Amino acid sequence: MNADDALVLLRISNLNKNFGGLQVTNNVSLDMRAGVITTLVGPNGAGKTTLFNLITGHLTPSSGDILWQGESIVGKSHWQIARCGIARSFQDLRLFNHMTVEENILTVMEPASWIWQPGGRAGRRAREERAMDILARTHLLDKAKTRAIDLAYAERKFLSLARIMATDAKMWLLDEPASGLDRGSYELFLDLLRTEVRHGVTVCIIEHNLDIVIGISDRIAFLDQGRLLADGDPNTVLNDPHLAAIYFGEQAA
Ligand SMILES: Nc1ncnc2c1ncn2[C@@H]1O[C@H](COP(=O)(O)OP(=O)(O)OP(=O)(O)O)[C@@H](O)[C@H]1O
Repeated sequence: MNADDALVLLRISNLNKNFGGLQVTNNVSLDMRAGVITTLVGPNGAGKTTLFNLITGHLTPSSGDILWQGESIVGKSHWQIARCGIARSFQDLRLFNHMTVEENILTVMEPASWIWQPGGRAGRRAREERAMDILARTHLLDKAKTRAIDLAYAERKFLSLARIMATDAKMWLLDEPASGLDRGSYELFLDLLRTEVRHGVTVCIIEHNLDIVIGISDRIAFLDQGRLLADGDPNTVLNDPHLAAIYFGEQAA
């Protein structure tokens, strides 16, 4: 293993996924390196969500491999992959709407959050303190006792991030995490993401809004019709006229 390989957390290797006769992932190879924010960009139906589903074990590849820290995770269930340290957010957020913000966090720390589990009362107290720390970092401290359903839209987005933070995942897969945020919330979100990345989190984002893509990305992976057409620094990828034409639908791939 050379020095570059040592930085690769997740390696996608010659990955294919077919649904019947439809090939939605076509020989994709992509490395995600520690401490880097990679954005998946591409027109509708390019295969971005499918790639997330393949990484998280919600779908099984037709062929190819996905290595997490050098070990194949293909064939593992989605909860086994989550336990490896890969967490995911969804566009529809999937919060526990009728639980409080604090409960939404503590539930993610299951199974160890129950009083009769190892650690007992002291363990529970430590988890509550950690939950409060996460809520402070996600600007939700004063909402700890508010039910998720009663939060504003941006607060719900921050809660979905807080839940990922509570899992201690090393890799975050985020599906349009900044869409619909007002400018102030977007700046807070960006600060939060940059801080977490500085502390060692690796992030992959699906995003359509090019302003957000430019603001967030260290690296862009451009997909079209299941194929990875480019993987590189944002300026190079976004200034490629061929990719721009595909993205804006002016020509076929
Ligand atoms: N379960 C499935 N069965 C059959 N086809 C599927 C299935 N899931 C996805 N597809 C097809 O795979 C292709 C890629 O879909 P995917 O949702 O991954 O694209 P995407 O890039 O995330 O698109 P969008 O930006 O619109 O969300 C599409 O043609 C879609 O219709």
